[in-house]
Amino acid sequence: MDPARWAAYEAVGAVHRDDAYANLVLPRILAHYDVHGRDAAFTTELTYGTLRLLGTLDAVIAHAAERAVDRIDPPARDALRLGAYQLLRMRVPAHAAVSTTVDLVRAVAPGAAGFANAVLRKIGSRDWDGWTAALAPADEVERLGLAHAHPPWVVRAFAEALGESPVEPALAADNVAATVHLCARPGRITAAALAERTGGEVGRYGPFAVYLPSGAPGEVPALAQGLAHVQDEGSQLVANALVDAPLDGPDERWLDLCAGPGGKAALLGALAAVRGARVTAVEVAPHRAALVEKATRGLPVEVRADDGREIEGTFDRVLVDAPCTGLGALRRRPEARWRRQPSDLPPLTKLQRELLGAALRVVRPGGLVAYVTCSPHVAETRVTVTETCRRSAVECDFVDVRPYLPAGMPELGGGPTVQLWPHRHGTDAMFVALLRRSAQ
Ligand SMILES: C[S@@+](CC[C@H](N)C(=O)[O-])C[C@H]1O[C@@H](n2cnc3c(N)ncnc32)[C@H](O)[C@@H]1O
Repeated sequence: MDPARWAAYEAVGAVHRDDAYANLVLPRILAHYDVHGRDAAFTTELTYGTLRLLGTLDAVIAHAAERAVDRIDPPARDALRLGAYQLLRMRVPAHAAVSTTVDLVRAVAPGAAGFANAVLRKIGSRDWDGWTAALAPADEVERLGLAHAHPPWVVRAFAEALGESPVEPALAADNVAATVHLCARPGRITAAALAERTGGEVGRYGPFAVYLPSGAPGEVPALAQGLAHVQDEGSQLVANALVDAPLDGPDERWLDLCAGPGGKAALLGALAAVRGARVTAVEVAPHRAALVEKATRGLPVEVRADDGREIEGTFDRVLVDAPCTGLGALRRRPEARWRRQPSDLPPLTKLQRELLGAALRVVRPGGLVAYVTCSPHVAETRVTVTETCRRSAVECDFVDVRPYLPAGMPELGGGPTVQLWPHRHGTDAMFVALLRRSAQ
């Protein structure tokens, strides 16, 4: 068995068996099997692609096997998923996809090799479009979910957030591997200089953004030197919007209420250093607070491992980058769409409201709060913000975010809040609302 496919099998197995995160286990597995270069790229595409498209691959396998996938032994099932992905989505010749997968099944589930061979041959009789057309449910949301491998509740959530605009491009964009974005820390290095050093490309919109040509961010010396960090361009833009919006009066005490692992705290810290401000970064999970410490070393950032809901003090600018479903970053988290459930929403929206409520309590009169999620689900975005403001004893007004995003950014909607999208902006689907506490 070739190490590249074996590594993909191990990674997919770890995700399903141990609830692991693919982006955390895969680098370790690649190193263990000594897979590098083009082989590593093949393994990464095979692993991430299989995990992203899982629901649809399973529907195809179930049809070809004439049994539900949960009635197939897990080792054979994971091997079949990898084989189906190669047949339907990669430019692997069909005979190679079938024979390598049957070899894999022979190694991990010897009794199932003949069965796997028959199932794979059936799967290979149609391409992706042929299968999704043949299995298309009558319901439109379910049809789109099958064609673009998203659970129907996620399709519905995207459609609601997009309103009149079509949802299909948003779903399709989640199935394209995302470029790695770097943030050139202001005051430390310009985006142009970072692009030159890394062989990357200056970002389309963000003043600090650089796109890496192919992702091996661990090997970029500028990261180890504290000149830059890995961060989606959308995350950079929303943090920068909070800092760019004008403020009357003091502007020295900034708060990041949900700071772990520290991407936005690092950008805020770099901007604070340039502007003579200081950042308090709060994170409830101690191991994530430690990551914030590491990410902000050398910057004017004080890290507190505390519950943001109990924050005390007075701040001029506050960022609430709230815990959320992460439905806006599905292209970067291959397994996430199948793990998340609608039942995750109520506890998250409750926490989001409490955190935003706390931010409104500690921001000074006239000060600014940015509420941010990497989810476009309206229950986590517009509804959280309007309901929290409505119930808060603190008076505040929406500030239109659009002037504080780069000029010329298309499709920002009618304001005052902004929802970014991978298919429109090439960023994660970040939401941002800007609130100003009324002056007393
Ligand atoms: C979306 S992430 C923040 C990402 C971070 N701002 C960045 O850019 O790297 C939300 C964070 O909030 C933290 N969190 C959850 N509940 C919290 C609470 N009650 N107080 C403070 N932090 C909390 C989570 O542990 C998680 O690290």
